[in-house]
Amino acid sequence: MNILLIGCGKMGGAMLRQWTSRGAHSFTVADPAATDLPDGVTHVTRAADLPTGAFDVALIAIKPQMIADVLPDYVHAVKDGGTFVSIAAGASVASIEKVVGDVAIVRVMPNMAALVGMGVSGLYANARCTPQQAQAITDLIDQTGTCIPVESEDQIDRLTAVSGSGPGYVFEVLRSYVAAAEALGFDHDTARTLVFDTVSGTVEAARQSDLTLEELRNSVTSKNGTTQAGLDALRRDGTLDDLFHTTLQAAYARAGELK
Ligand SMILES: NC(=O)C1=CN([C@@H]2O[C@H](COP(=O)(O)OP(=O)(O)OC[C@H]3O[C@@H](n4cnc5c(N)ncnc54)[C@H](O)[C@@H]3O)[C@@H](O)[C@H]2O)C=CC1
Ligand SMILES: O=C(O)[C@@H]1CCC=N1
Repeated sequence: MNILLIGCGKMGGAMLRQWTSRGAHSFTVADPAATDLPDGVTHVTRAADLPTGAFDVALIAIKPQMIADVLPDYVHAVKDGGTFVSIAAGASVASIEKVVGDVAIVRVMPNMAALVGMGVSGLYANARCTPQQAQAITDLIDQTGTCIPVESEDQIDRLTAVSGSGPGYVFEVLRSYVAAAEALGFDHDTARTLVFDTVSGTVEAARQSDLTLEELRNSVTSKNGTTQAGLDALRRDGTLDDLFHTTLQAAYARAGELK
């Protein structure tokens, strides 16, 4: 497919890197400021420099607040019967239809782990998408990690709060965990190794186990041992559950505001 990226910053760039490493499609980036694009990618800085009716797919990877102003400049470049794919948080199919018309639109919510081919994305295809169009975009997103189809836009907004914004929460938790390890006397590099390997090893153990997370947690917690002492401090009668609940609800609410 001939694919146009409208905007290629942190998220579009991460996805593009996975796609170009596989070499299955042709890519053009339209972005006034993109740098360090992979070899073989065509770059234009102005929509006016794009050919008319040339692209099978346009990936909308600009900020959601820019769509109404910027997207109209790019519509001419997409073939009749082409697919618009938006990764913009919150931006609804209706808001995109206002610009591009009643055509095939797919909302995808990726996350930054796509940078290393380990992203997880939600995908919602509107009723104008043929099964072939939806499958072609699913295959593309699969190349960046895991793709989870959902049945409604609301599910995309909920998934945004869990996994789209998730790397931000995880980076913050890791930062805090590493800082606490340093406070116990480890140098920064050692603290990073201890925390990163603990987290990635624990995730892999959980993935490979048939036990629930609660059972796994209990299996490493000796009565009156060190883990129990730490967990009592971490959980503080539900504070941690409240914190995650509030965090995800806040992100979901913000997705609704960006419609
Ligand atoms: N960063 C993340 O972790 C995630 C971001 N998203 C979504 O991806 C989209 C992009 O986010 P980021 O990559 O983080 O932002 P970014 O700021 O890194 O990239 C946006 C790009 O748009 C370009 N741009 C500005 N005006 C333009 C124009 N007129 N024509 C073409 N390009 C233009 C900018 O030069 C920039 O490279 C947003 O809608 C966001 O909601 C979705 C999931 C995760
Ligand atoms: O913070 C944001 O709005 C973007 C969308 C999901 C993750 N990052």
